[in-house]
Amino acid sequence: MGSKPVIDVLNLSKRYADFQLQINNLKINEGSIVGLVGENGSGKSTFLNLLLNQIKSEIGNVKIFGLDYVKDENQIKLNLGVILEQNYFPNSFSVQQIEKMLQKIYSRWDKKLYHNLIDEFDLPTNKPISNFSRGMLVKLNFAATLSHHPRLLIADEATSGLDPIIRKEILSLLKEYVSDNQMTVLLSSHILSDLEQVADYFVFIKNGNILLKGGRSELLNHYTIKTEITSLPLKNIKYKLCQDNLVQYLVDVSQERVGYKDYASLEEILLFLVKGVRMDEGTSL
Ligand SMILES: Nc1ncnc2c1ncn2[C@@H]1O[C@H](COP(=O)(O)OP(=O)(O)OP(=O)(O)O)[C@@H](O)[C@H]1O
Repeated sequence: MGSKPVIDVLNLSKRYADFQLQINNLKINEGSIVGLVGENGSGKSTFLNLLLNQIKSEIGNVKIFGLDYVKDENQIKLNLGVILEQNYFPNSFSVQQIEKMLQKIYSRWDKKLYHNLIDEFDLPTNKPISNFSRGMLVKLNFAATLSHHPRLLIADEATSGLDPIIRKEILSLLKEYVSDNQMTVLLSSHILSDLEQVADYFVFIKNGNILLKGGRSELLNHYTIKTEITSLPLKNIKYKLCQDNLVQYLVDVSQERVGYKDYASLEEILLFLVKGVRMDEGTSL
């Protein structure tokens, strides 16, 4: 593990007419896969764009690899891999021409890895990528990005619109790559089951603020959902959700000595966070 966090955010604030992002403190250490979770409009892309220096904050401080964009933008960018929803290579280029372009930019370009990934993904090497399907383009983006060995990979909705088989293929490759290399990944996705499959750490955003963050075992083996809570200590009842004439509670069962059978999934936790009411915010049972 490196001594400095790969991402270090302090008092970051960005204001739009109807929206404010405020991230007070977030540190992400080397070698982890972090899932960024939040409903539409919660601020995920705004946050990622601030991390990528695509937009500027009013106040606050972002350090990537302990470096500052003002002084060390080039060094940060050479060690950063970015995968967004759209394709950013010229449409007329082939897999081979893309390699020629990227190997001039990145000193750590790994020809062998690129060709292995292209083979593994079964992509044609001579055809212009304008002929590629969405799934093929995403695979190409992953192959091209991993092959310059970024220390940090930021992916914003990179696998959205893909079928489950391709998503699984890409995510297992990513997990394997991260465990073999010292890379950190920040992944935003609406498909929470995907994040549940790969992420070691989760950050939940709501209305521009971090509502909850925590490691996999902390979150996924922590809560259960109950409808009957009269016998439970009040401090363990975290959220209340009223939906379809049903009242449910998200209950912290992490202190129970025996393992639980029905832990809440990431998707269920998110539903309580987004649509439910926090029990220490003054709601009554
Ligand atoms: N350039 C902009 N000008 C004004 N408002 C903006 C701008 N970009 C984003 N916003 C607003 O900021 C809020 C957060 O948007 P953002 O795209 O970060 O959310 P998100 O969590 O990535 O959403 P989604 O999951 O739908 O992609 C929204 O209310 C959006 O309208």
